Amino acid sequence: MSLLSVEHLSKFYGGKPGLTARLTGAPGLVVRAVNDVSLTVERGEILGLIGESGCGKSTLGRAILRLSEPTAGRVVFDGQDITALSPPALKAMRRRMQIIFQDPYASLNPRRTVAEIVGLPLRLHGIARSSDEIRHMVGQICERVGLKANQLDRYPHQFSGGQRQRIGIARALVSTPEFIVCDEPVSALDVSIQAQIITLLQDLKQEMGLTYLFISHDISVIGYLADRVAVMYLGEIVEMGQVEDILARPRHPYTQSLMSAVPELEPTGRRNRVRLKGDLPSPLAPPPGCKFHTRCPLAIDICRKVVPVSETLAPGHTAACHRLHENISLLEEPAA
Ligand SMILES: Nc1ncnc2c1ncn2[C@@H]1O[C@H](COP(=O)(O)OP(=O)(O)OP(=O)(O)O)[C@@H](O)[C@H]1O
Repeated sequence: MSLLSVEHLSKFYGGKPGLTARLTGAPGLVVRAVNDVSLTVERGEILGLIGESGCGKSTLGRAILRLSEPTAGRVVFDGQDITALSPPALKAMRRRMQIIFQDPYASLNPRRTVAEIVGLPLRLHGIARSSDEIRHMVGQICERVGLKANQLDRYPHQFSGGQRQRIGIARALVSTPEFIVCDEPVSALDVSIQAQIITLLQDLKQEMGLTYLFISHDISVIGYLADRVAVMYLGEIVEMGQVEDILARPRHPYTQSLMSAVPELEPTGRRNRVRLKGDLPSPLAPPPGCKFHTRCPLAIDICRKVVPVSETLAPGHTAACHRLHENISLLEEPAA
């Protein structure tokens, strides 16, 4: 049984008519941030979730944890449907499912010390009650993530970006969770610090037997870290598979365009840079048919009208594109 199973999950924002809409009777605008996403995460693996900014990655991560309520679908964690849990049961489940945010500056309460920030989950979940016990546990996890004992009474603004992310990691791990949504945890950091934090997350995963949904817009980070990859475009998963398969032979033209931006380890001089037309369309008015057709170099008539279904290409490798079976590689041939 998968540790996490996401079934037909959707998260729409809005939909409540504003004043003009109420007067005219027009329906409210709906942002389809996540639309009918299904995926699984196996115990002990890292599933990478990749896609450009605004495609719905954070919304999906937050909806999985019920930090924002899904509009439709189910999330089953260790056999329990967490979308159906009562508030007390959900609170208990939160001990087992945590999140590390992209922006350590914004996600830490500036008025609390490190000891208070990291100790809060212990109090909330009743894991430790006495101040001494909490202090001891906070000290242990902080030391493990690379913070010093004499830093525990300092405030977030007294730390560098990388150290603040270590505080965020300590806060997520202090309740000994099993599953972590890592929401672009290194994107806001200097490149020199990114590698340290990635190594720390890898080591902690091994030591604590963790499972990650690792969100990133950087395919090199995902390629390095993940076991499997899910590629997201405008609220939907367009391709999913083992990282080796996706890197060696990306099948969806969107995945190929992401891959084309990554430098080759052994440059052949034959690789095409795929430049997409235009920007990501608004999830307020997604295009009909295949949502990628407005930017796809391979789009033909059917793509503008018919939604492609996800097909299995090899065990565990799926993609949704009308032209999959033509085996066209934008990376090797001149883009049309
Ligand atoms: N609270 C909200 N209300 C309305 N729309 C929202 C809300 N939160 C996100 N959105 C919209 O949902 C879409 C997906 O946003 P989301 O932040 O999940 O994307 P992302 O892929 O995580 O991007 P980024 O990497 O920039 O965070 C965007 O169009 C965004 O504007």
